[in-house]
Amino acid sequence: MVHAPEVTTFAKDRAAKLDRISDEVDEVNVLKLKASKGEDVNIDDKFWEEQSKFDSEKDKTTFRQYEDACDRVKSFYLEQHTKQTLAYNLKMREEFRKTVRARMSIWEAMELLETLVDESDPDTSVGQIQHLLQTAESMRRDGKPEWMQVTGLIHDLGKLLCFFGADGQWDVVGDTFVVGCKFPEAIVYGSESFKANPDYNNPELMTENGIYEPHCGLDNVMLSWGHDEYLYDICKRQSTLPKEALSMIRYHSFYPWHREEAYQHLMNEDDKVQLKAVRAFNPYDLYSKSDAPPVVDELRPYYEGLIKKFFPPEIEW
Ligand SMILES: O[C@H]1[C@H](O)[C@@H](O)[C@H](O)[C@@H](O)[C@H]1O
Ligand SMILES: [Fe+2]
Ligand SMILES: [Fe+2]
Repeated sequence: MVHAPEVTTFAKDRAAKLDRISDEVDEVNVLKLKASKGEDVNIDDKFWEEQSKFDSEKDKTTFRQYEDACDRVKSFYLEQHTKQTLAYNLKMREEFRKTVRARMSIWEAMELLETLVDESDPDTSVGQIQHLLQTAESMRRDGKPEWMQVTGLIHDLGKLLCFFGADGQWDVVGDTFVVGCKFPEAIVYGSESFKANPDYNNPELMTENGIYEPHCGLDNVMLSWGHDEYLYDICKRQSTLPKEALSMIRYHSFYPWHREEAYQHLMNEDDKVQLKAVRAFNPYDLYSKSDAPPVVDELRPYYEGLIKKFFPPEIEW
């Protein structure tokens, strides 16, 4: 068992290292954004304000009802909140940078997710390939640009982790939160649900900022390990998606932030822009879950065409 102050010093060094890495990545992203902006990508303030058609179509109060959720969902979150520690997160990031687990195309990865049913999700019982197509199709219907449709199509591919030796689903799916500082009430089932987490019982970590500096920017904080952080890292390195798309991927499960407005004290100026992007993405992810399941084979040629524009034929997973 690692002694608490040691974890903190290690985490601070690690955070500084991540800081440098993300600076380099930011430069690359600016270039990518310029390169792909051309015809199709037009990101101005008005773009983020456009409402989705779901606003007039769906009763939103029927989604994400965690108090009424089944035992499967409740015990999922209890396990996740108990096991997602700072030490575990540092270990996973280190491990994942070192190895390539598989080589396959985006479409092959989507097909693998056919059989995966997400244990944390009270709103969907279809396979994940269906959920991905529902998300992308609802964006296409609303006339969203190609880069955003592709983002919708792939946003949950990080759930492939389930096939790479994950220990159940607690470190793959579900909403995310920041590790290394206080767990806010805004997290599903509240801070009480972290009672058995070793970090919760470490007063040094349970301050407002924990191991982070105020307003250090979300690029420099660690979100609980799972499908978002994993896929973000892959897309940052292996796609030409713009920064806003990468934020949609990294933060889409970060409901305590994008919906409940927690973690304001860690945000910097750029995070405010990214928040708009994530909020524009969210309705397509959430409210398309009650749409009719799409016919995979009919949609395949269209989406294979889009994938080609932003990804190489083979991805290192
Ligand atoms: O149960 C869901 C599901 O796992 C989603 O993929 C994730 O993005 C959501 O945040 C979560 O609540
Ligand atoms: Fe997700
Ligand atoms: Fe999703």
